[in-house]
Amino acid sequence: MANKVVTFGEIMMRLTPPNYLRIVQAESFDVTYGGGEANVAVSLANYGEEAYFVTKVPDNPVGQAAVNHLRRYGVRTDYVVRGGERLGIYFNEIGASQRPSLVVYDRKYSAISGAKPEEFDWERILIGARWFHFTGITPALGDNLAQACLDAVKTAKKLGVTVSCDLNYRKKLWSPEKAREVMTALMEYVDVAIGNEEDAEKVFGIKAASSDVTKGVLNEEGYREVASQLLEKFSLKGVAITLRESFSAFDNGWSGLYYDGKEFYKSRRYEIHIVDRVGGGDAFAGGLIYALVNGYSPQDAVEFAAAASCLKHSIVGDFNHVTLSEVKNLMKGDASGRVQR
Ligand SMILES: O=C(O)C(=O)C[C@H](O)[C@H](O)CO
Repeated sequence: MANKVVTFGEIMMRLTPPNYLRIVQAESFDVTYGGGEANVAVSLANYGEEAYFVTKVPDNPVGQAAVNHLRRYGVRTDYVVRGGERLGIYFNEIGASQRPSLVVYDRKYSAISGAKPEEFDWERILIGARWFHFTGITPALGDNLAQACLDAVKTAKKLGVTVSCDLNYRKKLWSPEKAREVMTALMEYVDVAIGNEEDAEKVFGIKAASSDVTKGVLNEEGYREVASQLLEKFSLKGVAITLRESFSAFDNGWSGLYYDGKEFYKSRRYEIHIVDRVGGGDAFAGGLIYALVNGYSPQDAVEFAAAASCLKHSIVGDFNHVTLSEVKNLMKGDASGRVQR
């Protein structure tokens, strides 16, 4: 039976110049939609779960288009609130070679960022849910949204719903000091934290003491230290970290680490060619939630999450348009990329 999983955050219209054009050159944009928590909901819907995305969108065709887009991929939108002024937009210029990708946000005064905490009836939303997920992006949208997140996680705890949080630090939305204050209060209610070493350092000042850095990335020991400090600081049940090794635009390593307070579980390492990296962390989070809610062992959970995330890097747009069997096949070792007939 499908598990009810709820995620909460902002969905934006994503405008991407076609064919690697720069924003200043573009005469048209490809339209997709995305947002950290919406991306996770799509992953879970793709794997067959009853995934609900909670947000607020303007009561106009632009808001409806975002909702329709979620529905198209099987995400439940029953608890989406309508009203407010506008849907946030983000421009994503796809980098190539040594030119990095670029994100320009146009999200101020979006409907969700102006939502009042009392617009979300968490008792109704979370009833019967197995899992609630949010990221550090949602409380960064304003004190009202930080309060809504707090209401949600408190209700989740009351109802026995497992809570995960992807730290997802966004420097364009808030300062590290503000992030630390708000996230510290929320972490008290979190069971599973997801992030990377940059998030842990920026938000909580957590870094590996033996910061032995090879080619600009932590070694595995460093990642373990970050995971265990996070787990201990907030008495978490588990911490998952994505390990990215970007040696160059052409040589990228990708893997995951999960720590349950007793043991470290490391996934296999994938060499990835990046088509679109946006949403890679959300694909990891979606995979991890799917695996844990379905009782996978910690090792299999981190393997599933890493395989899901590896596949996302090959897909244009924020959403991870993969099936359960595609993830399972890669997880079992079929990384040939051969044509499937
Ligand atoms: O950056 C944000 O706030 C977004 O939500 C846009 C992307 O969907 C997100 O960065 C992917 O994790």
